[in-house]
Amino acid sequence: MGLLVDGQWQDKWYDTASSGGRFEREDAGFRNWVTVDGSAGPTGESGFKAEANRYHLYVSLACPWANRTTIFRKLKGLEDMISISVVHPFMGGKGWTFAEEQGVIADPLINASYLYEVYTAAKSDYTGRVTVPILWDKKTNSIVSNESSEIIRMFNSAFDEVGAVAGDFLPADSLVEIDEINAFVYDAINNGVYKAGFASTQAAYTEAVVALFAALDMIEARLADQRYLIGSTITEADWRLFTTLVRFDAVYVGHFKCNIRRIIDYPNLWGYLRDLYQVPGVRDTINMDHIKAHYYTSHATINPTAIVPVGPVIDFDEPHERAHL
Ligand SMILES: N[C@@H](CCC(=O)N[C@@H](CS)C(=O)NCC(=O)O)C(=O)O
Repeated sequence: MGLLVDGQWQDKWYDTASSGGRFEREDAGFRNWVTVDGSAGPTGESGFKAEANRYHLYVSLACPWANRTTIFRKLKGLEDMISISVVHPFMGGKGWTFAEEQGVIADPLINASYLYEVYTAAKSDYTGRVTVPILWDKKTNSIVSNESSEIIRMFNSAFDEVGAVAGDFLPADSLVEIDEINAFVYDAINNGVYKAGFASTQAAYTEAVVALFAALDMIEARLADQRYLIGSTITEADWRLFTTLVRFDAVYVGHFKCNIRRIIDYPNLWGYLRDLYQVPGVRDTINMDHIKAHYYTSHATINPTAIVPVGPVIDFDEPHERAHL
């Protein structure tokens, strides 16, 4: 675990001392957008036109943020036009690597051994954390974006005219509602598990875990009479919640001490999680071995023995029984 400072790697754990034991997430550094015609998107520079075989995605199969992008790449049929590399699940002193392991896909572009080389290849004096996912442009040899929430919005529609599968997870008439629920889910749940897990004081942990379960309780109630977060169709908001839920019982309950309840203890959330998992293609983006190995071996301050638990047994294929909603 570390970061780049002026293009040099430094091995440092998150600094929570300056924020009362609270984990504070840094903003992503590359914020350009792939667009239909190459014009600039909401942020960043122009010049990134949607074209088949131009872009490459770097992900970790463990990471819930990267998992958003692999789900959209899968559901939008982009696998043949956006190539992919997968890092090793262990994130140690030099950060993410491409060490050989089942499921790892080496970097074909700059032949990097460490993911930070991808950042310095794009910007030799880069300062910031070296995170996945990264969307790389093979034409200009630069990083388009390392912000998952924006990469999935590009995948949702920018490639539609160059052969993506039809389907819109961001219907215009639900956009305001999707943004609202995303903000709530991001703060209390997606990032909430990290705030609980990386807290370094009792007060910071308790604050995060109580807020996390209050939010899960609210979502549980919301899902009692509707199949998805926004009514009866799957939207981006569901995929953003899904990647945290699917890791929850296997990792966040134990490793991050998010253990007031498990997802399987919530009838609606548990059925909803299975419903989303059973959408064709989605299961192919889930690798429980990488998920468990990453969290339990990479955070030495939280799990110094690096022992990966064998359980729990979770049957995501159990019928979800939510189709009537
Ligand atoms: N804002 C980023 C966050 C991505 C992120 O934090 N990824 C984690 C893996 S789950 C990472 O690579 N962390 C490395 C680090 O913080 O040094 C996004 O959503 O794309």
